[in-house]
Amino acid sequence: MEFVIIAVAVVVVALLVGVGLLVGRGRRTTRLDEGTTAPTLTRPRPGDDRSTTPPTTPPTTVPPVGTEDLAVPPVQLPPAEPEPGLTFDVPPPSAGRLVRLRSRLARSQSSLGRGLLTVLSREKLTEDDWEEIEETLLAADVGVAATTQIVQRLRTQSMVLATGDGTALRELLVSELTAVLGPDLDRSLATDRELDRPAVVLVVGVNGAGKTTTCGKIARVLVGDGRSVLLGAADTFRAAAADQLETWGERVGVPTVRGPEGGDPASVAFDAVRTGREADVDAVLVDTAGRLHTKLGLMDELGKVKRVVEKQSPVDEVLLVLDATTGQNGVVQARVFTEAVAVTGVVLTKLDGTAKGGIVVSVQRELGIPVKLVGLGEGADDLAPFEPRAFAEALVGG
Ligand SMILES: Nc1nc2c(ncn2[C@@H]2O[C@H](COP(=O)(O)OP(=O)(O)OP(=O)(O)O)[C@@H](O)[C@H]2O)c(=O)[nH]1
Repeated sequence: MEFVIIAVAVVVVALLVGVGLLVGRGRRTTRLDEGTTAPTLTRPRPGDDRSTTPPTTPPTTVPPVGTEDLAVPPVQLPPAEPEPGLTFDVPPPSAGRLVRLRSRLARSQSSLGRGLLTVLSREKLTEDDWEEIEETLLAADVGVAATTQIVQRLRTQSMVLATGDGTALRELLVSELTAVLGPDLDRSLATDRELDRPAVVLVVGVNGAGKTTTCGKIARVLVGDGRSVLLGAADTFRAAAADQLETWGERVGVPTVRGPEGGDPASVAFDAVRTGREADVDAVLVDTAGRLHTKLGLMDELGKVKRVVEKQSPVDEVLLVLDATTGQNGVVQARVFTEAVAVTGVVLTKLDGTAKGGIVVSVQRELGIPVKLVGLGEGADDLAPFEPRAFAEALVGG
């Protein structure tokens, strides 16, 4: 009898120590950025070539998807401290980024904003001038319905205004553009931790849209805002994609859960969310493989990734990453993705590389899904929360 009691006591103590270690490890990972005063990271490490060197943290091996099989072995989180001689990046806060990055919209600004202002400031606007305004808006991918609305309102307002004054016309244009950008839409990112679990964000889109980059940039935004993050590399098609994501994470001390190349993406996503729960992080960001919206099998697979994750946690945000340079095709993609996984927000990337900034308007109007973030460059912090008024001002310039 005595022996049994001792054995039970030993098991209980071992369990408590185990749980303590896990929680402690999680807590440490949640505050990786704390106390870092050095401004930038000294990465890559000397001699580190990611294409040939395996990641410092051994990849997490994930069992084949077994949605039923919830008892997968615990995942090892990477060390909480940067390696000797390294410091983590300290990303700037996200607030006000759109204003700081406004010059990146130069191409849209010169073709859309300046084009419209030039015509509007003509002394007496003729029918040809109004047609020119209409064409400018359509060429910038604003879409037919929004173009009609803007032109009608500009006609009325400019008559009321009856002035060639540049400042007044600029203000008129900014407010009409803001109006079609949906200033009242809720653009908050659901990345706040719930009482008992992390926020879960799924990032989806076609190949090359900028999903992995966006995941990395969002992780930086969250770390910059003082949150703890875990990344899930559910793009198992390309090992390079998981490496890329891991590198983004490493720069700000965020761990990545990954699986074997060619493994089941749903399994990796599931494992990432489970690890995030165990480690008490604020948010888990899951990157998925690029897929053509026309490939039914791949769209089904995406639906499965979401369903499997939902076995253990609601998915709070499904972000569709759209490449702004693909124009109206983005709207078609968005429709199909929304049917597969109920998209809650759009990230419009590569707005720095297009003159068609008006795509923001058509995506939102045709889908009723808010653009929440915009990508304005390849730099690590070139992702900005979307703000209609600041965007309209950046387009008009001046
Ligand atoms: N100029 C610019 N380039 C961007 C932006 N966002 C992403 N990119 C670039 O787009 C390219 C593709 O980005 P990825 O993040 O690898 O795209 P992905 O969607 O994960 O690609 P797949 O995994 O192949 O589907 C990279 O060269 C990025 O640097 C942006 O806002 N502006």
